[in-house]
Amino acid sequence: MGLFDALARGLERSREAINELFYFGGEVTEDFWEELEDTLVMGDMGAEIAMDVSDDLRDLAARKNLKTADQLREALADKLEQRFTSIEVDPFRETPSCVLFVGINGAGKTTTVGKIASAAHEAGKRVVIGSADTFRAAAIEQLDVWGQRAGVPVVKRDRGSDPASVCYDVLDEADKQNADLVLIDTAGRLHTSSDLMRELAKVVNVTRKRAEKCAAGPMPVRVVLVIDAGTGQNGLNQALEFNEALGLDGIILTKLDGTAKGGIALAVSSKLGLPIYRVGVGERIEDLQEFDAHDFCRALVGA
Ligand SMILES: Nc1nc2c(ncn2[C@@H]2O[C@H](COP(=O)(O)OP(=O)(O)OP(=O)(O)O)[C@@H](O)[C@H]2O)c(=O)[nH]1
Repeated sequence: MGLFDALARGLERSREAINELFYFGGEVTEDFWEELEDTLVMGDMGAEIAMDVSDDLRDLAARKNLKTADQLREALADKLEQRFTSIEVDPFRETPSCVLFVGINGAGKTTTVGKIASAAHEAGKRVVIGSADTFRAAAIEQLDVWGQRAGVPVVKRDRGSDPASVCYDVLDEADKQNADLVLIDTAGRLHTSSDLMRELAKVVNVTRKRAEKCAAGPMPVRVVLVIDAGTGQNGLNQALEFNEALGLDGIILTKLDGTAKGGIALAVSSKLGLPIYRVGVGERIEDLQEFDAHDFCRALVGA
């Protein structure tokens, strides 16, 4: 199964609802517009965006004399696509680059670090993984397993060590190895815990300071929030809080193969003006894909 197929299968629920709406294919009625807005809200897009998109499409339909559901389906995909923030610099392609993965517990940070490390290693990059999750012993072991699978060294310290100083050590090691890509996993934390968010802000600052002093020149540091797409609108709250505390650079959405409805991708990217760097579509090492707003919107509306 291709990656687009995996994504399309994951977004089945949203597509089914939209298919139902477009089913009759004839000229649309007033009911269509009301149901469109409801369907978009149900797809996790959030009420405000759903209303905007629906109004926009209605204006376009009037201007361009689009009357049938089929004509509107393609136009809807376009309208959704336009709302995504595009990637200016891909931190996983840029060299050198350091990325800190943050997010709530179980979002898929460690798995995503493993997947990205593996792809980058296969592409011939010198990759170093760091574990700044010093809270859970199992998390350090889990990252180690991913590092072995990916064939990439993992820098780790004992449970209970200061996560900021671990990041310093990770950069020391990356500097020594002249690494192209440094991936740092952090401990899962609730966006509502101000103490934990402050700790994370320190981790980011220390990492940035050390990265500036790399022997080969300053290494850019990016902070990427990993969100489980199945958390729906709560994902938007997570993004708002993490962004406020840390200043995020972009998003990775995981578990789009599951019961996710997908609209959260649009809500976060559009509301926060953040690009989606990758999407997770399964648990295996190869189940990660680059985010393509065009394909995503077509998978979402079945255009
Ligand atoms: N189906 C599916 N499962 C995923 C995906 N990404 C991660 N998972 C699963 O989600 C669960 C949690 O993933 P982890 O990578 O451990 O999450 P984490 O954010 O590191 O968790 P903490 O260390 O507790 O903060 C694991 O069972 C993963 O296999 C995905 O894209 N699709």
